[in-house]
Amino acid sequence: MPIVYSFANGDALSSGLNEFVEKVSRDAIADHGHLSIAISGGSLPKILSKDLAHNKNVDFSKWHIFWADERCVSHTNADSNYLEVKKSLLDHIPQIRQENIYAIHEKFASEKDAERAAVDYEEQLKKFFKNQLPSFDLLLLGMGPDGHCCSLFPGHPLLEEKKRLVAPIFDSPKPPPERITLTYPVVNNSKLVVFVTAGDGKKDMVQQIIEQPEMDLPCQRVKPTNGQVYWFIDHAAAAKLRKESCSEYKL
Ligand SMILES: O=C1O[C@H](COP(=O)(O)O)[C@@H](O)[C@H](O)[C@H]1O
Repeated sequence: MPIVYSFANGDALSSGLNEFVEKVSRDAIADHGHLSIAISGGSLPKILSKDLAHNKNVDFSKWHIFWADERCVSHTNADSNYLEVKKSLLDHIPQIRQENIYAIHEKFASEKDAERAAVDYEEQLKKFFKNQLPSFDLLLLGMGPDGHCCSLFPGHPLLEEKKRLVAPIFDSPKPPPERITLTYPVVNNSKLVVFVTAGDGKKDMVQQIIEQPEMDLPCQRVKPTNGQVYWFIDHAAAAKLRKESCSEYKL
């Protein structure tokens, strides 16, 4: 069962998330010397970075940063998930090592070659995880208004992908159409998955995902084999949830 934390507003949400990420990072570094983290695009990077970008208690030099999904555009294009994370987080944290930032291959992305971009990204994952099934310490996901996460959209055949670690998508219903995405075998091998979403526009979908599990929406398929799912949301996004669906926030 996911654990849902609802915060009074966007500032409180960013602050709670910052505290949580700091703890996960400390625990992972104490356990195996680094934090492997994959981050979504969309609204998440701004919520995440508000406090985290200035957090002096995190040893960012030990972070290895991947993307949960990426759009096939150049790194300077406003649609780039890499660019969003760079602007909001990476540019403010010099301790993050350049070689620990695992972005989509820019040439394949610029050429909209989603197939080659996906193959290349899978290679990056295999290299880092030493040919084992990737197991991120922390996977931070957004939730689209249609219930998608990563670039895994409702009803899309990619929801059934079992072999590839990273898959191309050529017909994303949300532009741009060419993208790459982590697949469920990787998503569900994560140690911790945290969904982060905010705002009134998300409240109906949040209610369906948390309280109507039979809907089989992409976010509902996130069930890590050996990990926990958390939802960090604001009161606006939680407005349609029953009180019992939310837990009191504690570290
Ligand atoms: O296209 C995408 O959308 C989702 C959700 O974005 P949001 O702006 O509604 O939070 C995002 O998680 C994903 O990474 C992105 O490629």
